[in-house]
Amino acid sequence: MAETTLPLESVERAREALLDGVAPLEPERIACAEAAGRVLAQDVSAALDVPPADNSAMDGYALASSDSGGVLTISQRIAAGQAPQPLVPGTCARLFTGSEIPPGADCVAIQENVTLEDGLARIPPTQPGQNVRRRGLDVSVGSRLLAAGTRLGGAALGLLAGQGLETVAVVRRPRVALLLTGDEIVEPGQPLAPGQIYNSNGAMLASLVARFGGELVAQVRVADSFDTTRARLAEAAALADVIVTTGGVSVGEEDHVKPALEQLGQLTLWRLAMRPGKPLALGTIGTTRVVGLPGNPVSSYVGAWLYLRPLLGALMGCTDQLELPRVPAEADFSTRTEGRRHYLRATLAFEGERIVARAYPEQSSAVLTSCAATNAFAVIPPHSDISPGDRVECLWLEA
Ligand SMILES: Nc1nc2c(c(=O)[nH]1)N[C@H]1C(S)=C(S)[C@@H](COP(=O)(O)OP(=O)(O)OC[C@H]3O[C@@H](n4cnc5c(N)ncnc54)[C@H](O)[C@@H]3O)O[C@H]1N2
Ligand code: MOO
Repeated sequence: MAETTLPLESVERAREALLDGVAPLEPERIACAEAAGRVLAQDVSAALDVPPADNSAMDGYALASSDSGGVLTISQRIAAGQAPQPLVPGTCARLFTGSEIPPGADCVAIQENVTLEDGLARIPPTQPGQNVRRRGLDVSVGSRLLAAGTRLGGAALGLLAGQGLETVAVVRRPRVALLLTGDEIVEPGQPLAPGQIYNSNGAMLASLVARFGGELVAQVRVADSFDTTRARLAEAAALADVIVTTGGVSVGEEDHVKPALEQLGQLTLWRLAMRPGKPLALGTIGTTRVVGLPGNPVSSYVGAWLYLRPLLGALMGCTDQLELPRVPAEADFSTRTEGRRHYLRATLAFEGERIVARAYPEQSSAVLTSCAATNAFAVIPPHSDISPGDRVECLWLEA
């Protein structure tokens, strides 16, 4: 049987093979100021209560609730940042949002409800705990502040700073080498001769590697020759955790990635039941994982989201990055599929109660515009006949 008539592998089986045996890389300690987007290597436990003491949620007057409903002397003024004195019994304290509650007080009356009469404060009835933010309301000592595998966003970095931490243990970023095959490919800035096209996959994939948490350690163009392809793959395997190639994985005699990979390491899987991206190849060279993306820009883009994203996630122990969010939506299009699952480029429009998937009108795998203009893949199973109004499952790309 010719290679190309072998049955196609499922996307699920390919992902399983790709992630099999992948463990998180080693940790490194870095400055929190440099840690945006990085993945926590270990759980972080809280060593401090936040807030560290009861404080006021409002500008107003602190008092013992049992003294409310009367006229009280103002015995101290507590600005935020000042340590309070114990409250003189039967009096109140002027204070502000964030000021510590003085010992002896258990509530705050907001200033709009307090009238000042000859330097005294008339305070309305106020309940115990009213307008008080309790010590440890946000974070309590000993609790798990953040879990290993968390990708550090603004709020998480704020929590670390709230503990007074300046450094954090994160997983090393996976090193990614990008190999772009094709004699026709020219770098932007160079003149374009007949028969040539600019290298759009390089810029696109470099950006996705960074977005998915990887560190781009090489970006190399590879001529269409078996020996060159093998040599560049061997060099890349020596320095990278992951090699991403584009082009040269189909069946033409200028397609050298697959045979070179077979000679240097192992081809785990080739040819998937998906569109675009059928000729995608997965393999290993030693401990380096190889994702062989097809050259068509859309096939590369879809392949990067479906395979490179979870692979880099697994290498960082970031479980959120293993799956894309699935959103059921109403199709605004008709389509038919045959034997391959189709990943249609679509825009999810949130319209009141409805979520509508608008398919980009041109779905050729050479039309990168379809990716730039959309924010989702509508996943159409094989042998389907979809009409407008049908429910389709979409993978959302804005997570
Ligand atoms: N006889 C067959 N031909 C093809 C088959 C097949 O099954 N039988 N599969 C088709 C499918 S599906 C795809 S996808 C492509 C994939 O081919 P390759 O991965 O070998 O990619 P290339 O042939 O090298 O390039 C395809 C296309 O993409 C352009 N390209 C490549 N690299 C870049 C880049 N860095 N920037 C922009 N554009 C790039 C290249 O010029 C080609 O037009 O094979 C089909 N053929
Ligand atoms: O499977 Mo290819 O990626 O459709 O053009």
